[in-house]
Amino acid sequence: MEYSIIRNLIIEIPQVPGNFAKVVSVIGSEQADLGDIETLKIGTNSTIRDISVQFEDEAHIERVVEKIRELGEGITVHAVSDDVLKAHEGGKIHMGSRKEIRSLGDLRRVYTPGVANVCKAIEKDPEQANYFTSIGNSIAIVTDGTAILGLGNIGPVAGMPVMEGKAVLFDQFVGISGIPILLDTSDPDEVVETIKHIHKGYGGILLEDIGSPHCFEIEDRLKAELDIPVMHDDQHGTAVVTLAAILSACRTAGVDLAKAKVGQIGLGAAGLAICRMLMAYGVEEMYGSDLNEDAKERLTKSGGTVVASVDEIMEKSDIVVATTGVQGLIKKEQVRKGQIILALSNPHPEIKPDEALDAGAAFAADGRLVNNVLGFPGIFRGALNAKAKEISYPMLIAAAQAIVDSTREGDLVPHPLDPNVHVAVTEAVERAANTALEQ
Ligand SMILES: NC(=O)c1ccc[n+]([C@@H]2O[C@H](COP(=O)([O-])OP(=O)(O)OC[C@H]3O[C@@H](n4cnc5c(N)ncnc54)[C@H](O)[C@@H]3O)[C@@H](O)[C@H]2O)c1
Ligand SMILES: O=C(O)C[C@H](O)C(=O)O
Ligand SMILES: [Mg+2]
Repeated sequence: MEYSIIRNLIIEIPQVPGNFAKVVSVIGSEQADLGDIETLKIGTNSTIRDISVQFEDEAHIERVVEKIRELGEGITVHAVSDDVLKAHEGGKIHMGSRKEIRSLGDLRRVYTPGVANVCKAIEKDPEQANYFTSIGNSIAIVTDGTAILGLGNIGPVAGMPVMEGKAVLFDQFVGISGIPILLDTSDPDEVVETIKHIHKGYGGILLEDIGSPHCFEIEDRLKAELDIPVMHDDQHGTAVVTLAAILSACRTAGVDLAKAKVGQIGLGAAGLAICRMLMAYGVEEMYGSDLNEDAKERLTKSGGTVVASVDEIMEKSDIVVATTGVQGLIKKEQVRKGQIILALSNPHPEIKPDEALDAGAAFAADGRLVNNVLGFPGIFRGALNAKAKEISYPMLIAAAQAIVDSTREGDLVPHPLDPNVHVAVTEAVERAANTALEQ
């Protein structure tokens, strides 16, 4: 069952023992997936609950609601609400102030005339901006909307909920202000020029959901031309977390990664970066497949081996990673016993983890679990703390190792809500950056 819709059922249930169990049992027998349950109101004779449920599609919702209504006995479905849409009403972020203005004195300190002295101090010594402005704690989250998750080129405005999501994660996990920047151009010259003209307001640039191949040129040029950290999340954030998950799987399975045969399906932004990182880590047999000839050539140039098809990758590889954006691309019959399979496309994986495990995989995960959320917040926090001018390869490897070290025995990666992992990544990246600065 592929659950793609979350809805909240607002249900009134008369207080008769067993009634609530009947509702839950309908949800279970119809193979919907029960989530959080909140009691909204306890009346004299009945209770109203908000029950979060995951469904396959709209028809599935209707079926379950109908079956609950058929229970009778006063059980009433008052509403089917879409909490995901509700959570987005008004957007998920806003620019807030860190100082309160309660008096004229406050106004004069925070704003004019007091602020003028701070401006002059920064004019005299631009370094002071690190102490007296928010610039050093702000990251521009830049997208052109060309590869939003696996939804394709849906444009930057439609991609804004993802960018706001990244900003929420920056704020809550590592206290960084993430500011979405939506570009209405994908032309590398224009993107680079635009970011160069606005970069002074930020301590770093996170490129997000910018498709391949233009993402490669854009990132390379910005890294060369700007003196603040620049990272394309879908390339390196993903590669870091993928390397970490593979290292943890290898640790548990007793496999030497360098000697393993690794296959990558999809050689776009995420896929090529994963291949490069694995090869830099020591993987000798790195196979890749893509539909696009240029993408395949990029793998060859990077030292990997192109194979003809997904079939061949599945046939040859001990470890398979997929980042194609194509739901259900890997079939159960293609899975080999004992394989490690990371089907990382969002919102839907190339094969569901339970299907892969059923088919004999030793480890399987999707893009919800192995997700760059474990990497990018701590990578930027560490880079900002160290006042690093770039995000280097040793900083990325340090981040991957910190994720591995934060992973419990038998798991592939830590829980994304485990605050320790973001602290561990931050500290490891900061240390790696400081080591580089000292040399
Ligand atoms: N889990 C994570 O943290 C994470 C991070 C980044 C990207 N992703 C997911 O990876 C997917 C790709 O993202 P991207 O930024 O690399 O996009 P992209 O457009 O740069 O790359 C996708 C590549 O897949 C190839 N492809 C498409 N169909 C294929 C097929 N049938 N066989 C082989 N190759 C095929 C395309 O030709 C392209 O080169 C998206 O679904 C995204 O959500 C997940
Ligand atoms: O946004 C995510 O959940 C991960 C990744 O950046 C993606 O594009 O899929
Ligand atoms: Mg992304």
